[in-house]
Amino acid sequence: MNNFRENFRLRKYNKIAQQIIDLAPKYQQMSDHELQGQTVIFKQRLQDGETLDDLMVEAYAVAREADNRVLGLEPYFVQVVGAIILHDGNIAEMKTGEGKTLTATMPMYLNGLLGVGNFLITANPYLAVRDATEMGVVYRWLGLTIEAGVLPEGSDDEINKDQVYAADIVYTTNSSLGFDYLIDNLASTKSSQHMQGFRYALIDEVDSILLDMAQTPLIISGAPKVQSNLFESTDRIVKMLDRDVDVKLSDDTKKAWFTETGIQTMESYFGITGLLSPKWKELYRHLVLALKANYLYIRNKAYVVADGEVLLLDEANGRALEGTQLESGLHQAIEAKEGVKVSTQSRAMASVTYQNLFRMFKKLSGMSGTAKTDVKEFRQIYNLNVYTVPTHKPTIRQDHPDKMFVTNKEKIYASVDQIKQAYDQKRPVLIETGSVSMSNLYSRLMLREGIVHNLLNARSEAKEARIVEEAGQPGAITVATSMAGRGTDIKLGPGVKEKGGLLVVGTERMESERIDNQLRGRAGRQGDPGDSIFYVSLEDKIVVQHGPKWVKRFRKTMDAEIQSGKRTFGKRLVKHRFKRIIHHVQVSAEAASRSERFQTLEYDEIFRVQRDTIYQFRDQMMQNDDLQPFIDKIFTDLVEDFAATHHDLTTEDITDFIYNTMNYNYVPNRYRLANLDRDDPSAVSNFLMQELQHCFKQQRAKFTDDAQFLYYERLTILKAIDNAWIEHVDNLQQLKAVVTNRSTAQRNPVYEYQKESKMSFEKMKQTFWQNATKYLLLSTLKYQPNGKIDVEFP
Ligand SMILES: Nc1ncnc2c1ncn2[C@@H]1O[C@H](COP(=O)(O)OP(=O)(O)OP(=O)(O)O)[C@@H](O)[C@H]1O
Repeated sequence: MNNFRENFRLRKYNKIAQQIIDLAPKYQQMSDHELQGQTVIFKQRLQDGETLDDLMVEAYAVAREADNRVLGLEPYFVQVVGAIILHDGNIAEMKTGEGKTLTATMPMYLNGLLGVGNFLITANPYLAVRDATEMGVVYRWLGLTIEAGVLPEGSDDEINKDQVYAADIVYTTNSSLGFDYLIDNLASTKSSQHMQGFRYALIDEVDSILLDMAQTPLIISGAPKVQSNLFESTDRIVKMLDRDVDVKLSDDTKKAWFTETGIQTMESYFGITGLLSPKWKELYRHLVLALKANYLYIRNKAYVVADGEVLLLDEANGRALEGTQLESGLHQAIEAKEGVKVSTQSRAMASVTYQNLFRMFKKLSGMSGTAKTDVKEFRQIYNLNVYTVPTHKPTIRQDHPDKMFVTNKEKIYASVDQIKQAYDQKRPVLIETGSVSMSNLYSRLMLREGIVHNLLNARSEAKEARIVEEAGQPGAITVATSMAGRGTDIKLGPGVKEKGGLLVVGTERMESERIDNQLRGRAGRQGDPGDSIFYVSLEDKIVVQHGPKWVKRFRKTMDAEIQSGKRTFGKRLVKHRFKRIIHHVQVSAEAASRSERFQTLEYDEIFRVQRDTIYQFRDQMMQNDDLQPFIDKIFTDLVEDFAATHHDLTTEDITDFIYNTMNYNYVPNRYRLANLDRDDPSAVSNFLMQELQHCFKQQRAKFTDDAQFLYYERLTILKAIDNAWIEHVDNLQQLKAVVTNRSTAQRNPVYEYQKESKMSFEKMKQTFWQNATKYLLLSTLKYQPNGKIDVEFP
């Protein structure tokens, strides 16, 4: 969208906001009872055919007045503008501290008037519970139902999912929503499903959820698989490879391949040829996993080893990754690398990416302090436009230019000097680091300098929030990772304003400008004074990974000069061309992660269509009271496929097929078989079909009532589809690990993946037809004295 259109729209939103503000006196005069009664009136008007858009102005004015009466907070003009942007299905960029939580009450109330299916999504359970509790009072006061979809940390209670999803408004996290969606689609009866639709989602910190988390799909794992013994042996082989000859790493060290020589070396170790051929698929897959484990996953960064166990870490905040899993088998490969006991690998049963989860909503919107930098991607993938909402009071925070050094050490010393100065003046400082190890390092330095400080080592979100809340008190020094305590309001303590407000010190530039901005935004909230500054060096991770070659050479030369005393330690790099490096590396880091996100989406595209098909089919199985047409279709597909894919059929082939899929006690009718034209597929399928119908009738006769038989049909078909589908999902997970490495052979990995996933899906269908038929016709039934029937599947 160009600026002109954006401005035009914003002017329109401003106008509407003014209408809403102008309505205030009308509702101010109402009694509580009358104001609360508006909800009933609005609902009635919706029933009578009006739309949410028709009601917006009045409903927002009501919500605003309710906010004021119940919470003592009356949304400002700019918050109303933000709220209009949100109802219209956009992203509202609102700076930190502008009160996004309160802003959300307006669109959530309005959309909640239509009942179930409205979600406010936050990045962690702590925020979901906190906001649901605080804002919930208003919704309830107005007569809507609201629930938190997650429990507070450490709570042992069980969540009542039926109650949650029956509420008009649900505050929950992205992962909890995603898992519930997947679990619902593993349910075997309609009554054990909880969700009631995806109408409206308002995502708080939308950039963090839709961009930063987009690469990690949610996976539900189920029954353990037969353990492979290849993890240890492939790990040994990969450890023996020559890093410079046999292996190639991408510049950003995020990908690794075997070179041609590497493949040959391994072939000769194993004494085989054709390692890339289908014959050695499993071996090769394990080699790829061992390669990734050894070259891409660094101990204490990507994971820690504690008590003989490998625990994955979220690199950004050092928190153990919850609910997310590395791709099939990678965890085991890391265990083999570390020489700890290789755990049992479980089967992937269901998976969804956040991109596709949120695309299911009829209307999507989001809030963030920092979205403008990624406007294009939001529009392209989610069809979301970004509007910047002006701040309530002008921002007076000063964002200083980076201070740049050659080495990490110089940078750290200089930043500690600045922190010390602030500490001596009792000015609060928030030190933002890019990794857990860096935060630990700063904490040790602070200790050495005798600076009392808090270290946010990501143990608990609630605790973090409390510490961050205090980060604006006089003399408070807080060392944190970039994600820690997001969404928590930092209020300035007494006398802090006079000292310049909160000082944010970034110890390196992050993977994207957007995240830098998030960090800066911790200071100078709601018109408070504040400063932000980043200390950077040529040894920073982002520069090493994405910097041009000359920077590396230059760094070496300079480093040597520092060692020999030719260059003064701690001298800053001030030339313009150095400053530009940071900008360049950040742009290329952003481009790299963007392209990865697009790739995740491409990978998931075919799978998404397949998943939708299967989930729809499951729904039909659960909802329909007549499954006969589906069963007929299954039988037809099965026999037609059999007839079409088998040539030169013998009578034994045909009787075998009948034995195995429909009738253990089949007595071949020699006369009919002899007269069957086995070269004619349609004759064969007709023949088989008659047999099938016959067996089906016999099975039906074992049931006395229709309801029982319907239940039996449903159960068997769902079991058959789930078994086949889960096998397919798991296959695809494994496939991904292998094809992403095929780019060595100059093939397009996404294309390869899509091709194979289509094939795997076709195979899945065949398995399903066979199993469904088998389960339907060959299950044994045992009658219990109480009238129940136990089904034993073949
Ligand atoms: N209209 C208002 N009147 C008075 N106070 C308000 C108003 N709106 C918000 N506040 C207060 O401003 C503070 C910041 O609000 P909030 O934490 O929702 O900001 P935010 O935009 O979500 O920040 P972050 O980006 O950190 O999540 C809170 O203490 C809140 O109570």
